[in-house]
Amino acid sequence: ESEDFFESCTPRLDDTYRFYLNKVTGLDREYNSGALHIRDLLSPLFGTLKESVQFNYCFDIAWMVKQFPPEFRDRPVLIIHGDKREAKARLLQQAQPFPHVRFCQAKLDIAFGTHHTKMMLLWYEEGFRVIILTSNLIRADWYQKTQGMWMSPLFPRLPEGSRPSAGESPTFFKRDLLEYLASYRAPELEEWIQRIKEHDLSETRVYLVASTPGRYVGPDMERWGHLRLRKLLHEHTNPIPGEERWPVIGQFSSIGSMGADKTKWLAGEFQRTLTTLGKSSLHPSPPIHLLYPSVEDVRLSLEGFPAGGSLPYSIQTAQKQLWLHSYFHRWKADRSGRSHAMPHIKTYMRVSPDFTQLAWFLITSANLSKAAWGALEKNNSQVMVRSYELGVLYVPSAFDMKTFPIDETPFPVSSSTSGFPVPFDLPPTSYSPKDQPWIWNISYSQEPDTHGNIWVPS
Ligand SMILES: CNc1ccc(C(=O)O)c(C(=O)O)c1
Repeated sequence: ESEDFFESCTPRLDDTYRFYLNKVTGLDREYNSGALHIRDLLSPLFGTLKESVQFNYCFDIAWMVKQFPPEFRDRPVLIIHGDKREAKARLLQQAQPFPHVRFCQAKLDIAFGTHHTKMMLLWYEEGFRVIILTSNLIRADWYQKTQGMWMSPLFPRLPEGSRPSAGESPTFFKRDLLEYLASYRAPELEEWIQRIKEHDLSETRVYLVASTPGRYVGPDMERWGHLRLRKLLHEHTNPIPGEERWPVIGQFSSIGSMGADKTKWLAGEFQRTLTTLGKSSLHPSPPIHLLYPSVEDVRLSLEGFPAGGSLPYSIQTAQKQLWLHSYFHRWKADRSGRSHAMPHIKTYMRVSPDFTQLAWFLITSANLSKAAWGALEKNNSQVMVRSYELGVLYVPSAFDMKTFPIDETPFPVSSSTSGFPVPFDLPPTSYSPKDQPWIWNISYSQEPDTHGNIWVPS
């Protein structure tokens, strides 16, 4: 079947972790071997497409349609978005020439929330596939940025008459995906919930980490956002001797308002989540390294200053939290040939002091923001989440390992290694005293970027 065909003709994809980077235009070919372009994802090599759903934030519908192979270009596509009012009208107008493209507006009833989730549901003749990724459906997100994805195995149809709970994975991925889809309370997703129930997702080895807008109390507090991540780390990882020396790394492409000092959220509830390992009641304060591009990183990038259009950290937010910038490290990714491909990927992980092992790894749409991860309220009796987010968590126990070895040379991909392909260089490189975090709404006119231009936002 197509899974074998896929394996036989393109053995170069690692199918241990199923974690892939997007191809980047203009790199030495070895750095794109094992990387995927959107046209690869939609290729007949991965299945004979019947219908698909595209969950995302930013869409270029005409460009998206062209990414499907001609034989699948008229297959129904359902777009899940968060646009309202004029933005919604503009989005629907884009699809005017494409009657096979339908829309579903996700509810965003809490202010400042966004539909950030990026996911493809692909229904084939041969079965079903899920892709959870960090790229918008616009050309610029698939061109010269560092982006990532988790691609599921091909999920075969269950035999007729199977129990709905059949096809569950050891990580309860089927239940959790269905619960996430149900949280939209969207009639357009009902038939997709039913279709997924009819498929066997048992080969899935990652945990789903989702956010859906709302105010949650009691047991619901641990269903979404960072308290979901804390629960998964509590239940599915183990304490490590000397864990207080195991750094946490957070890497992202945007930053929300964190409050006037670190105790307000970052070093309080969020750090408590990121440093959870098993059921140990210790609450160490390991090093926290935050990776976010400096102005120089952006200026010298493949795109130049325009890369900063996708790094929307505002001066209004930054000036309220100068304390945060002491945690910052540069974007450096020589190991994947992507030091000059600015990150739109978001990853979080716990690494060994010598940076050779991982205790866990998360790829997600969630940036460093309370809106994405949730924030405790009402004396910690309630958590409020503003946005839709989606990611997958890798824990060693789901791969019969104690820790993940880190593959220091992930490219060119070699199917032999069992190392986890961390896309950027370790150890992280601290900002120099002169480095400043990229801020998108101030001017940079002292030195030109790689295209000879300066940046003067309107
Ligand atoms: C306010 N809207 C967004 C802010 C940040 C991002 C990001 O991912 O960095 C995105 C997106 O690209 O979905 C949207």
